[in-house]
Amino acid sequence: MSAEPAAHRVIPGATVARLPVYLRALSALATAGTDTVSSEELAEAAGVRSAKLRKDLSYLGSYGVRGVGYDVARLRDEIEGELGLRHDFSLVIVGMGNLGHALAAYSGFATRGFAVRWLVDEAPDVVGTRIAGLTVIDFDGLARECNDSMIGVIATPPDAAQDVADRLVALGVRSILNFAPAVLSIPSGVEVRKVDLATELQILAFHQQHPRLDPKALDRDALDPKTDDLEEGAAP
Ligand SMILES: NC(=O)c1ccc[n+]([C@@H]2O[C@H](COP(=O)([O-])OP(=O)(O)OC[C@H]3O[C@@H](n4cnc5c(N)ncnc54)[C@H](O)[C@@H]3O)[C@@H](O)[C@H]2O)c1
Repeated sequence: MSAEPAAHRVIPGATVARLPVYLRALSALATAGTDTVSSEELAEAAGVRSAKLRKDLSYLGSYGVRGVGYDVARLRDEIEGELGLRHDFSLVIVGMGNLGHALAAYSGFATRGFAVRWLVDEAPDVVGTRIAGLTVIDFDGLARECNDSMIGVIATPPDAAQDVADRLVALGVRSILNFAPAVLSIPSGVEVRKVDLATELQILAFHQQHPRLDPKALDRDALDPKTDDLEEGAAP
């Protein structure tokens, strides 16, 4: 049993970042008909060390059963609960260019609990068009629709990103996923995550130039930010 309910414990950011990875591995195991999994097997599937996996899951109060492992369905349920995935989240994508089109058509959001509900653009020739089954609206239209479970996705050129972020925040959006290569200034209480595929490619390029490094370190490092070791009190 856990010493303290999960709701009362602070879960390190690096652990939170790995929970979706565990969730994906557990979903694959469930689809394959696997009922229980050892920490070693789950760690292997998720690309992390088993000690780290056990530590991460201990923050949720999940310790598994010695000699049996973790109940796949139960652990998946616990992680979904911790990530807040039992609620429905609605995505609004702003900027319906090349990237906006691709994101709007991506079915993988819906299967993980995020429904693309609104598509927004400012260009008069784009507003009113149909993309992936939705009609593109402008910010005035969005203001009539928004609700507090909305997550904003910015797919505009970088010089428009701050203005778009400000407008989303003014509408009550508290979570933003930013694809534009721009640093956003946002008020406290608003969470921004940025996605930058070019940075990921640069990291790959670095490792390609340094073939001495263990290739598996690529995955591990991506999931193991340096801060993680500090959070866990490991020696530098
Ligand atoms: N993070 C990544 O890995 C990644 C990958 C590809 C593209 N991007 C970035 O995504 C962004 C979009 O790229 P793209 O190729 O789709 O561009 P694009 O030019 O094809 O589309 C941009 C769209 O944004 C709209 N727009 C501009 N200003 C707006 C505003 N203030 N409000 C609402 N809509 C507005 C435009 O009308 C246009 O439809 C760029 O910033 C690009 O650098 C990031």
